[in-house]
Amino acid sequence: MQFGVEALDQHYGSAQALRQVSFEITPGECLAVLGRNGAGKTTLLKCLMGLLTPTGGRVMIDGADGTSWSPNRRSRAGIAYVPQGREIFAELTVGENIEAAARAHGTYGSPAMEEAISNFPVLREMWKRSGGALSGGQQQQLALARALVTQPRLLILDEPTEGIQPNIVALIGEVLRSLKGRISILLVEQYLDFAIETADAFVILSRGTIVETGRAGAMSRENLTRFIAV
Ligand SMILES: Nc1ncnc2c1ncn2[C@@H]1O[C@H](COP(=O)(O)OP(=O)(O)OP(=O)(O)O)[C@@H](O)[C@H]1O
Repeated sequence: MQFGVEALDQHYGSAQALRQVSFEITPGECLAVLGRNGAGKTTLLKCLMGLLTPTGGRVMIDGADGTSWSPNRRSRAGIAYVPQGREIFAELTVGENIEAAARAHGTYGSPAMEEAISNFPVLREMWKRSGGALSGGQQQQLALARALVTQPRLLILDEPTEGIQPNIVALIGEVLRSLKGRISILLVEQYLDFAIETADAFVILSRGTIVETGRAGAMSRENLTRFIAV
């Protein structure tokens, strides 16, 4: 998917949370957005998903101005969002969570649905359990699988490693790397090592402004740490 933002501004009253934020995701790559707490990452994601209308600038989706598109329209255009709170349906089973997403996107029973589930073997084991009974790491895998069964062209992830045990972080990293080339990924992450292993390019936000951008290979860990260390 061709996806980018142009000169995004967002104000909360007189406070400015985003200032002239512009970037593009190279199709099939993973772009990591890094920044300290309060840098504007959540505000940016809300603008990308249509949960907030930016006070200035544009969200460009496949060459169209999607700034005013509803979250639903963005989802239909192929953008899947895995929020930090994961927002799975706690009262539905694992299977029902996944099947509902697949039905809503016309991918139920497709090879794509099977492939998305097979990334996370624990989900088959837990298929009939309610979502609310899963551990945090299992819920994260469910949220990712639920996003992937919709066959997105852009996957937006809000801190997918937060509070997750290392072996599951490693699995999530493997899955994301295997998707590259087929799906564009926007990763908001505070866990620097995971971002370095996963991303092709970085955008660093500080106080609502992009203070650094670069290709993954061209930025040293020290340089990245300088921007995001608390
Ligand atoms: N609803 C709001 N009303 C007023 N100010 C807000 C609101 N939401 C966020 N802000 C402010 O906007 C700035 C950016 O916040 P934002 O939550 O986007 O940052 P963040 O990088 O996601 O931080 P965190 O990692 O802590 O969630 C902060 O200064 C915050 O206090």
